[in-house]
Amino acid sequence: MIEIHNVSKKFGNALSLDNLSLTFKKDDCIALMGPNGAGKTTLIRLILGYYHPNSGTVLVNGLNPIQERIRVLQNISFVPQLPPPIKLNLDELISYACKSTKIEKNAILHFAKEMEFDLEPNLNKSFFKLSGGMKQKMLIAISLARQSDIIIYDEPTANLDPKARDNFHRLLKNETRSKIALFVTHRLDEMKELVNRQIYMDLGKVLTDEPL
Ligand SMILES: Nc1ncnc2c1ncn2[C@@H]1O[C@H](COP(=O)(O)OP(=O)(O)OP(=O)(O)O)[C@@H](O)[C@H]1O
Repeated sequence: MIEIHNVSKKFGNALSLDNLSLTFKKDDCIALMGPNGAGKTTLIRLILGYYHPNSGTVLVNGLNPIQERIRVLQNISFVPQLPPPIKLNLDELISYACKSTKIEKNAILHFAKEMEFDLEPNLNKSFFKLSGGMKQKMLIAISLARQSDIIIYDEPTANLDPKARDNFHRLLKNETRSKIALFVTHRLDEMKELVNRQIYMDLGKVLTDEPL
């Protein structure tokens, strides 16, 4: 469970989250929406323990994500809006992911195949030299292989072509059962089949929070 109670977050004098409260429970599959600057990424970063709230509390499975960062992140598969500038080649990246998160290489290969990402010819290629869509497919494959209780994807299909988006939605339909899945998206039409809750934020507040 993710519990956000009366959380405010300021950068300088600008309020990015304004006394926001939300609870996410197992089987919640959420489309988190809102205009640029609404506070969606700030909310995610508080859940991941990147930021201290100015007031209020954030708990992930009862743990404070700042004080218990390692334990909290063990349960979260996160794919960011912009892929990080990883210098490793894909073979090294897979080995690193397997060692650091105790997942099987075969699980990553399986999900890469499901995303129709042909890993074999790219194993010696640096991650940062992949196309935007290939990077996203690779990060999605690793994140699904981890089988975490919580999946958080920030605009996961932004760089995917229509076929890859279909694959993503088909895969995620199976992979979000009995989990918390939070998707930041500007494309609710695409996500409608997948999500069961829609939250709309603006100016650091929740404007609507509805089942779908
Ligand atoms: N590290 C930071 N330093 C200063 N201001 C920040 C920082 N991170 C976010 N902000 C500000 O907080 C507000 C909310 O930003 P945030 O990135 O959370 O919005 P968002 O809803 O994710 O937007 P987008 O859809 O464009 O990704 C914005 O006004 C932004 O400028």
